[in-house]
Amino acid sequence: MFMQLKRALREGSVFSRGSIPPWSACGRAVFCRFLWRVLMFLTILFVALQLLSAFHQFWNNKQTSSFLTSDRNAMCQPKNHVFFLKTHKTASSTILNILYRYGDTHNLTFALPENIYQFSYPHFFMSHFVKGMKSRRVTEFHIMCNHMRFQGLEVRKVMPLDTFYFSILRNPVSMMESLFTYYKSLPVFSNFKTLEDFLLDEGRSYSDTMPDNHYARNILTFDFGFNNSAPSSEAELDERAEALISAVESEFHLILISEYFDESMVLLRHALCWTLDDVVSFRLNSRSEKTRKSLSVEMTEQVKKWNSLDWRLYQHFNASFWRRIDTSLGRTKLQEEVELLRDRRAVLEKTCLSEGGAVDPAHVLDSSLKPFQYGQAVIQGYNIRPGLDNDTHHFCHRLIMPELQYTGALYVKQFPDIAAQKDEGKKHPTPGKHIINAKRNSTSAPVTESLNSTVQVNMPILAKDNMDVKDNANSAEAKQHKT
Ligand SMILES: Nc1ncnc2c1ncn2[C@@H]1O[C@H](COP(=O)(O)OS(=O)(=O)O)[C@@H](OP(=O)(O)O)[C@H]1O
Repeated sequence: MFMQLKRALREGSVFSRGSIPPWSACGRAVFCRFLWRVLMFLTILFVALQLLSAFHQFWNNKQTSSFLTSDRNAMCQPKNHVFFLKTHKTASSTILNILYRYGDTHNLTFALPENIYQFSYPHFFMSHFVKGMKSRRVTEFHIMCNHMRFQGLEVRKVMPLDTFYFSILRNPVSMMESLFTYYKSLPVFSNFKTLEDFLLDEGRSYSDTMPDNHYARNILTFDFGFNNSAPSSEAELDERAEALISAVESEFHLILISEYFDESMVLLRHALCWTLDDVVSFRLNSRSEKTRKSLSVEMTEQVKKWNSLDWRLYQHFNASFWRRIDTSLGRTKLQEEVELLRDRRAVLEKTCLSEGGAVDPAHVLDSSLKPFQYGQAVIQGYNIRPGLDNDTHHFCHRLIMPELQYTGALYVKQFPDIAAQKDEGKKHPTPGKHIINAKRNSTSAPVTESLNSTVQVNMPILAKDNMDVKDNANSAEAKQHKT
């Protein structure tokens, strides 16, 4: 029968000439016509199945191995103009590292602070705080991500119109515990042995005029550029929280949640049209378990009340975070990508890290990779596995580089001539010009030790928090910034 059909097909030329249809070979039998149709149907089915299987294979690859390199949605263009409001104690240093690595790899230009680490925080941000802005040395900034007190109007003078604005919030309860440990030496906290003592005092020793009081109350509200003082009534709280939330909603495209860090990274990478590999990271600026304390239910409620504006802000954006997932990716797809991200992190931990995870600063062997230590917090770091090939070593090194070191390295990359001048200046140092004041507790690594050689040579040696008026009352720089 197959022979017959073949023959019939061979005779297709006759058919194409419009004379006798092929099934005429079968003697115009109805049966042959039926067979012809069955064969056509089977052929179409076969082709369709082949196509389906090819698509399935492509999809599987996309979901597993290929995500590491090219899982980007072909329909979107990666965003290269990005603004990140680096809030305090919210996992923002981990995000900074992600942005630094992305910008570094793609040779993008960072809007870096004139004062190295922060945009003269806690002053409101001004565009001239950006290095290269006043002198117009830099014509296009791609990424801005260092600590600042947000002022949209000024940020928009620096960043291009199509910039993607995002930030991150953390539950004010765990955030307050982290803040207290880190900023314990500030006047606002220094009279209290524990956070419980501070909370039980119910603000009797607190005043809105105290220097750096924002570290102790509504710091998220403050960082977003709003008044952090406590509302005097429920009505005032409603009004101020509403104004704050609507301003953040109108200025920012995305607000992430620290408690759902991996979910946040998935959402972020979709919003930016980046790959999952672009947002993989190790946890940075993390305290060792030794300095962590849990709070009682009563104290937890007290923190929410004390930081009522932050609590409202957090509740609102936590809810809108999940609504956004539900209306975009969906929970199943989100979970799939979160798993892929975690798998990738696990692979990198095995590849890059000697101990497979973070270690206390005393155990960080390469002093140039020690994270900056402050207050009572013991901030952990990492050791790179020995024996890696050059490229892998370089990749791992960037993944674990603490904020100060990486910022310094970017300075050198972006302003090599200024760095060279500073380098020259260092050969003939002016006494007292650079303040080194990092050794504040027994686990602290001196900044001279904790910055790598390039950074040490090429930039003023300033601890992160010396730049930040917040914590170092004795630092000359701090005093300078306060005035
Ligand atoms: N990936 C990830 N997921 C969840 N939490 C994380 C992550 N990375 C860092 N962290 C925690 O964030 C805290 C440090 O925050 P910051 O880097 O914003 O601090 S800083 O203001 O820049 O000093 C610090 O919190 P504490 O350890 O409670 O102090 C870090 O542990």
